[in-house]
Amino acid sequence: MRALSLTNLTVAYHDVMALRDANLTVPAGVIMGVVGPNGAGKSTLIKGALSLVPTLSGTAEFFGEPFSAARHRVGYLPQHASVDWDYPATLFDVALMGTFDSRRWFARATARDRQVAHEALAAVGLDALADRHVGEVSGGQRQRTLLARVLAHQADIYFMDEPFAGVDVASQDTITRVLHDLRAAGKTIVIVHHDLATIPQLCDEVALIDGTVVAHGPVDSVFTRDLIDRTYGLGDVSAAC
Ligand SMILES: Nc1ncnc2c1ncn2[C@@H]1O[C@H](COP(=O)(O)OP(=O)(O)OP(=O)(O)O)[C@@H](O)[C@H]1O
Repeated sequence: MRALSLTNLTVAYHDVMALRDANLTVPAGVIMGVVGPNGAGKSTLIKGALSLVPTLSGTAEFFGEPFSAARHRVGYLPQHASVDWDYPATLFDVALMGTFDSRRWFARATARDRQVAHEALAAVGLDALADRHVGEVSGGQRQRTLLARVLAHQADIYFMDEPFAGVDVASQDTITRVLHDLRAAGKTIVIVHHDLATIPQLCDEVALIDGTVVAHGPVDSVFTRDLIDRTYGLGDVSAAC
């Protein structure tokens, strides 16, 4: 079963061609790492798939359906979450937001929603801080709070744009465990990731991006020196790590 199929996805920002004719399939139940140099179009690929930016052409299907029909099955952790950390909200409030979807965002949270939010915070090791104000926690704890928010959405496919950015080793371990637990539960994860050294232990599949999808597939066959060098325009992959 395919969790995601992108066909000839093309995105431009005014006169900047950010992604051209991207073709990508992601099987259900895998962790796919999306890698490539800065400005390669990794975030754009996700935003185009999720209809967050206008596409010039192409299609995106989630479990065989367009995004409009599959929206409730899709979770998204953006690269730069637009959160006002001075807002008077607790970690629990942020996690609870993840339980809302576009069909009933106006409805009151149910007891089940509250349980899901607590479970999501527990999964990232933050339930003990559930009542703490978001402005009073560290950057790594904020990142894990945002991860809890997307977990609370209880999606079938998660898109995470650099979830490891700016977090310490302990938080990295927590996030890695969360990703592997999601996969064990049959979920699909598409993760933009810059640390090439950790791709083999973190991911099952990889997509190499450089203005388009250069190659994608199982790590063993696609994450090769030759293809990585070609993607990064390098003679030596160690320079990209
Ligand atoms: N809102 C925007 N307006 C104009 N150009 C943009 C916009 N967002 C991205 N771009 C351009 O589109 C191209 C792809 O950007 P994108 O953010 O998708 O790359 P990326 O691979 O995610 O980069 P990074 O690794 O630095 O996060 C870049 O040339 C970037 O400058």
